[in-house]
Amino acid sequence: MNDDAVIRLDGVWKVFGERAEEAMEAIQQRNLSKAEVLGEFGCVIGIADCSFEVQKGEIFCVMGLSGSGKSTMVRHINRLIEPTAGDIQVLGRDVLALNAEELREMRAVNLGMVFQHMALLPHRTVRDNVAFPLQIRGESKSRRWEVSQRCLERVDLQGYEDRFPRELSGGMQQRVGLARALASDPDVLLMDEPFSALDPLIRRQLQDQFMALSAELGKTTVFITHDLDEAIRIGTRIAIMKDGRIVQIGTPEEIVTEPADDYVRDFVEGISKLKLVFAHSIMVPLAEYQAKDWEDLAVSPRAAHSTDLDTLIDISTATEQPIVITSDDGMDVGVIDKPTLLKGIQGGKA
Ligand SMILES: Nc1ncnc2c1ncn2[C@@H]1O[C@H](COP(=O)(O)OP(=O)(O)OP(=O)(O)O)[C@@H](O)[C@H]1O
Repeated sequence: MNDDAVIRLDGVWKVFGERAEEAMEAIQQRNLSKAEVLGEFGCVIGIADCSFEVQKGEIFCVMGLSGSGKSTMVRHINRLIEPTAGDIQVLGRDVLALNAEELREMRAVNLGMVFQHMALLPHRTVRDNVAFPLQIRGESKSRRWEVSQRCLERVDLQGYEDRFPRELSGGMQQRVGLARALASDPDVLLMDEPFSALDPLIRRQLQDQFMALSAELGKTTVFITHDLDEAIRIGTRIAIMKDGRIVQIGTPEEIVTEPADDYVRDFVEGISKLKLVFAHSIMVPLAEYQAKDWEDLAVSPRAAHSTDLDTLIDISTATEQPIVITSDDGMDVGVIDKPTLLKGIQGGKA
């Protein structure tokens, strides 16, 4: 396992139904499809052979259509669901080997959950809702107040401490939920469609706020969404699921520029690439560029990994010269001329 991996799933399967073990054996021997497993055993495949690692500090988005297995997969991480087969590690510990007490402790100390509808406690104030995990842990009142104050400030809800959940908008309630998840300072946040019920503007604000918070606190997050725009906006990497299987894992740029199959391609089709695709993925490598005189490449060089299509278009409209692309350490590594840029905008590799 990579040293920085906080979560690791290895060949995890979940088969729902009374004959799950039997069905699992048959799947392993005969490679049955989802429909065959349903027909033959009356069992539903929730997730199939899922493997991935999430590194420290990543926002790992899990994206797919309804019923593709997103929630089932994430609920394995805190063992709300027991796998039918496979291994699961969190912070280097074998989650499936934990006894009830150890599991309770891991959920309380290491893992925080945020859901679509946070089910705040209606008769408790915002402050007491946020402090609830600490109360369960037996922390003193002054400590609870101090922590809940800090967490409410982090989600911009200072001043609302003494309100009740019903007095807050949906977006504010979700922020209280996030503050509650942060109160126990978990290593990992598991977020299941936390912003999906909110209107687009509020949703965007919460995404921005969450990204800033995540960068500041360095939390490792698994974030479920059925919205590729959201996954691309906030994800360090994205896992795309279909029929219980992971069909592709990649950075937003990789998903958009190199969709693994037609399913992913369909999702990606409507996504604007201008802020997602960077110079390195469309440039012609220097060695292959049928260069005229290097002196002609007069435009000031641009960095391969931080110059997006949008910026390249701006530069290119102001000059006829090709653009020199440099590596992180300032070496010239490639060239983008107008035909290359047009190809990049259309989605073709140079
Ligand atoms: N407790 C259960 N018993 C039987 N089948 C289940 C159970 N939970 C989930 N499933 C099935 O497992 C598959 C994956 O469901 P899951 O809820 O994980 O999908 P999802 O991608 O999270 O969907 P949504 O976006 O609608 O929440 C579906 O076919 C679902 O019907």
